Amino acid sequence: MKITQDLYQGSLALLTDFYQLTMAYAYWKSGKAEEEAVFNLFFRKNPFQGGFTVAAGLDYIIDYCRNFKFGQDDLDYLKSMKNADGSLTFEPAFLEYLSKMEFSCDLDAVEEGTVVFPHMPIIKIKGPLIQCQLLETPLLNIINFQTLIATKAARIVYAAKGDSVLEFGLRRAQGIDGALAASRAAYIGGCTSTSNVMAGKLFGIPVSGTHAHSWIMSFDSELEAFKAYADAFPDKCVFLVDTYDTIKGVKNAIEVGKILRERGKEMLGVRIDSGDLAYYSNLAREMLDEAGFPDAKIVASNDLDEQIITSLKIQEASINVWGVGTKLVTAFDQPALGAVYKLAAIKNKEGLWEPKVKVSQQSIKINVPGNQRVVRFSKNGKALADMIFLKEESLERGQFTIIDPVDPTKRKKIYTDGLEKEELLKSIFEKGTKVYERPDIHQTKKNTERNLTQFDKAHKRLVNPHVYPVGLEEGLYELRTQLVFKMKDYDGA
Ligand SMILES: Nc1ncnc2c1ncn2[C@@H]1O[C@H](COP(=O)(O)OP(=O)(O)OP(=O)(O)O)[C@@H](O)[C@H]1O
Ligand SMILES: O=P(O)(O)OC[C@H]1O[C@H](OP(=O)(O)OP(=O)(O)O)[C@H](O)[C@@H]1O
Ligand SMILES: O=C(O)c1cccnc1
Repeated sequence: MKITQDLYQGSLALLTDFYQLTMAYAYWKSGKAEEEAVFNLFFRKNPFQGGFTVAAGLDYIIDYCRNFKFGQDDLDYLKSMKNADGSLTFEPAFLEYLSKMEFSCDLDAVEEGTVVFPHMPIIKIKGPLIQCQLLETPLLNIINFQTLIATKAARIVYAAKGDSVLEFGLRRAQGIDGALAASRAAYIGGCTSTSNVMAGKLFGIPVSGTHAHSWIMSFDSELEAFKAYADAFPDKCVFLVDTYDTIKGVKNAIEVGKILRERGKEMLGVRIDSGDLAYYSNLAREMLDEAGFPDAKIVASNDLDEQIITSLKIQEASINVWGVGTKLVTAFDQPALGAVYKLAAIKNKEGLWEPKVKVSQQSIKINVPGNQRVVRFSKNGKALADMIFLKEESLERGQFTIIDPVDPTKRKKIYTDGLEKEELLKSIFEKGTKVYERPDIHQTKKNTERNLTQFDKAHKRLVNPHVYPVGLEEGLYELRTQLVFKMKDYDGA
């Protein structure tokens, strides 16, 4: 999958914030560039006021890291940069150093489709400080968006209670890559197909579609238009019935459905794109059933999202398939996930790892220090709690206490006897070499389904979900507390 290079024709090394390059230069100047560091990528709140998040974007990150190389064009561009006094921003020896840089980090990540929660590292990268730093922005760019959209899709699919959800977002998505990445993430999150043909080609996602009002309007009558469509696509007839009058539209669809049947073909269904979707879908269902088309599906579209779908389900609308565009691919009610990327540890001159915290007035913003792992404890396939712990900690203990990273009064004891343990961070790169075998996108979609079934409905409900317990292992919690006190006393000297 080379979507990113195909789109941008070459190196993506400059797809980073300028300050990453200025820091890179300064690290190099001060002799720190090759010091080893660990950074974590994590978010602080589930999006959409929800109770869970579906990770997506790793496949892009694998491509990004594998192709992480400054090309001659990139170096020429950096060479052309000048300071206010006319001097070069980056001295030639630094650009020479960049020209030889190759991705050489260890990268661990949760697999795409994994259900994840605030504060846990979803990507952990260990390697030369300069590389880890340069990767901050692209890693966040990729994960923030795809994870957001996969989560939105999972919520919409959850609301649809087993009905198919077709992603229709391309026309209103945030630009070209926004659309492509959204179609990919929406499929991972549980959508059945996309209307975006290029996403179908690039990612192997099923493509589907009906027809637009313009098709009907280009004929003298709706009936004529349906007949002509049936001639062109006898096996794919989903008639859009609301161009003029929805009830007459359903009657016309039935008439053409009968003609198709005489030819040994079946009309697949109708689509309703306006008006009261509960009222019209129920009416259409009655008419189709009475006319002998009980299997014809009713597709609904028009500014749908998980809340409207939930409401239509409560109203017992007869909708079987949901076409969702704008509100899915733009993550309408929350336009960004807000994942961050923080230094967690650095190797000092004596070769010892030093855990690092950023102290903040807001306790939610204090990161978790050290080289971490994450384990999910489950019983009979049902997830009970996740624990963030230090790499050197053994998982073989019979009991752990986990402590909420923001509210230390929230604690949970875990007796591990009889529990399943799944380590969530998988090794993706070792010293720059890919060691992970990527699943195809259909396996990834199944991984999302498998992950979601592990969680109780209480965590998946769309409004006021029950918080799933994720905590720091006691020792890690203590380490963080001590470091915070130490840094607060620190006089900056
Ligand atoms: N029964 C319903 N319950 C809840 N929301 C509904 C119902 N029917 C439709 N909606 C939603 O209401 C919103 C607006 O629909 P409305 O009927 O006002 O305009 P419209 O039919 O789209 O008009 P237009 O012809 O301009 O497209 C859409 O988001 C639609 O999905
Ligand atoms: O509503 P969304 O979730 O974004 O789904 C995609 C919308 O795109 C099409 O509408 P079109 O572009 O023809 O606009 P209109 O139906 O609003 O006139 C389609 O008929 C859906 O209504
Ligand atoms: O195929 C459709 O029905 C479709 C595709 C994109 C947008 N709206 C509808």
